[in-house]
Amino acid sequence: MPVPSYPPFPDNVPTHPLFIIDHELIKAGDPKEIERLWEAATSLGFWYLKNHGTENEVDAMFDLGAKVMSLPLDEKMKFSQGDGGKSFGYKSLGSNLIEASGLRDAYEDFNIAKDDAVSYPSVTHRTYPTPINDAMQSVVAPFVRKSVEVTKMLIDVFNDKLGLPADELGRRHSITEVSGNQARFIRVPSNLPLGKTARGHHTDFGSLSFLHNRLGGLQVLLPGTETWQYIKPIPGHAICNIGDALHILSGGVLHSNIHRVLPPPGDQANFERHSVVFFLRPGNSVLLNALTEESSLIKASVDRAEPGRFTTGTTAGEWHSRRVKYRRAINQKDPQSWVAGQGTEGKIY
Ligand SMILES: O=C(O)CCC(=O)C(=O)O
Ligand SMILES: [Fe+2]
Repeated sequence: MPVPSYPPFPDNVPTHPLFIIDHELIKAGDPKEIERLWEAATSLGFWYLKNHGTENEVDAMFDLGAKVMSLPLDEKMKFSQGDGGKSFGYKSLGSNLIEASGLRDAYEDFNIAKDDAVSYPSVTHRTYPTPINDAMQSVVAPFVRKSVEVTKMLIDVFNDKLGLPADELGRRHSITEVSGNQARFIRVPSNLPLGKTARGHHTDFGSLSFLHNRLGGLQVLLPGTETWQYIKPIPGHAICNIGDALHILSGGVLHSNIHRVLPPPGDQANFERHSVVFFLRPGNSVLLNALTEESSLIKASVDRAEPGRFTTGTTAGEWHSRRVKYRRAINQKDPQSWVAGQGTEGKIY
């Protein structure tokens, strides 16, 4: 399907500029480009990635996402994540909180485990609706495989820059270990009431997010301020960001930034907002503690931070499940339930 033609992102709305990193140059080991990537990852932790070679797979995923989201609600609910902290499957509109006060979100998403895409037709975690099954080998698995390749290459660059022994990060993201790696389709309804937040502020749970946007709405909180700014989508450019796992493993050297999703600005608000993401996460058994023994740079950063800040003592699997479970509105028993869903943005773990 051709990319729908949307109204342009309005030019009277402030946006936050990001580094544009050329994946081809990174692959070729270009020292200047590696320096720019490092600067992006250690400052805001967000950057555009161009020439990532996944453009066709991403377009096919947008088409599949539209098909999956247009299934009847009762069909999607047959594949629900449930409320126990599982992140593969369907999350319905309004089932999460966007803030402690009890306000609900305005987005739905459908998540496909990397492990299920790769093992199909064998089931590793769970089953999926027919349109996903039909496209698992032709659309989902190629997108997942390329996304893993792209994100793992960036992780190898961070491994070197952090002064870690070879493959310390890579082996914690082994493709063969069961993990929370997943592809996600997101839909935000059109014409939401003015001032409504679609997806509440959060940091991402995993290591690296590889996000594809066609409409505006994504905003970042500028560190140390109360200012939110839009990230303007650029055709063919992915948006990458560091998540909590890499933030913790690197002792805070890599930055996991708070972001949220608002309805698209200007005339774009008249359209449903679809996005596609791949989340690279550590293997479920990986301990989320800073790698201080393995890198003096990481140790120095941890030594400057408050004690315990980068020692969670929990595994990536536990971390992920806790955060998913306690964002669910139904699991809010007391004020502590909201706090239990927080990641590095909450500093409480
Ligand atoms: O849809 C977007 O632009 C961002 C989604 C997001 O932040 C997430 O799924 O973690
Ligand atoms: Fe996110």
